[in-house]
Amino acid sequence: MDVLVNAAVSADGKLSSRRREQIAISGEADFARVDRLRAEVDGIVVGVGTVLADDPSLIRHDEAHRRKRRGPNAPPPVRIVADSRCRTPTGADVLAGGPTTYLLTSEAAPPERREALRDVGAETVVAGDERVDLGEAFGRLEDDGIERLLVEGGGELIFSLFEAGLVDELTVFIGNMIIGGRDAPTLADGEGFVSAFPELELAGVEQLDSGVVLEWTVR
Ligand SMILES: NC(=O)C1=CN([C@@H]2O[C@H](COP(=O)(O)OP(=O)(O)OC[C@H]3O[C@@H](n4cnc5c(N)ncnc54)[C@H](O)[C@@H]3O)[C@@H](O)[C@H]2O)C=CC1
Ligand SMILES: Nc1nc(O)c(N)c(N[C@@H]2O[C@H](COP(=O)(O)O)[C@@H](O)[C@H]2O)n1
Repeated sequence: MDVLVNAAVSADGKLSSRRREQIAISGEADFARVDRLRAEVDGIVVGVGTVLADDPSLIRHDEAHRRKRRGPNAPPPVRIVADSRCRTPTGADVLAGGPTTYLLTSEAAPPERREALRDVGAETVVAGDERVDLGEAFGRLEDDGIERLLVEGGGELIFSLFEAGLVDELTVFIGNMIIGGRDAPTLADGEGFVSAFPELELAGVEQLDSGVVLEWTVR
């Protein structure tokens, strides 16, 4: 499995404000770059915190780029939500129309919620007791031919992926604003590392919109 994490942060490293409302940190050129990234993967992943905050549809991508890079018959990327307790609303945009939506969940999810989400078309993958065991869940996606993932956030999920050693590449757009706030989500939240910090190697720097894109590989 190949895992690329992409996110947009403010100059002070925040993903959004303390109100957890979606903020347009990046501009048109960066959204177009993300659409190309989406076109190059088999699946787009977010945590349920992002679904509850932003209600993304995860459908938009650069179709022409997908055909060019992956061939005329390549399917669009599937949508994947890490949601330990099946908190995704049945009316969420990520479940509406379009490609398959996988819900990665855990044994802790109430069975009736799991059922309700299955009833509206979600493919549920149960892995882990309290939280989603991301390694196991990704292994099950691989069994379905999903081999390259783009993770778009949020901070809790991104931290867990680094903690589990599952990230191969990290791309960050750093925008020209300060959001501030000790409770505002950052690129990697969770408990944080106190030692054995994951190390990155700089693979690219590009000025874009009113900010900069940094590309890193994980050592
Ligand atoms: N600027 C950007 O590029 C983006 C910003 N965001 C922002 O991020 C915020 C949401 O981020 P978070 O609250 O951190 O939520 P999140 O999107 O990281 O979801 C966290 C949830 O995922 C579930 N989960 C399941 N298994 C997990 C595991 N093993 N480890 C961690 N989580 C697991 C849990 O239910 C947990 O509460 C919103 O404010 C949203 O606007 C989100 C995506 C992109
Ligand atoms: N790349 C990027 N730049 C920003 O400034 C953002 N606020 C976000 N947010 C994420 O974009 C996704 C929206 O998905 P859809 O367009 O609804 O498919 C979602 O993951 C947001 O959290 N991203």
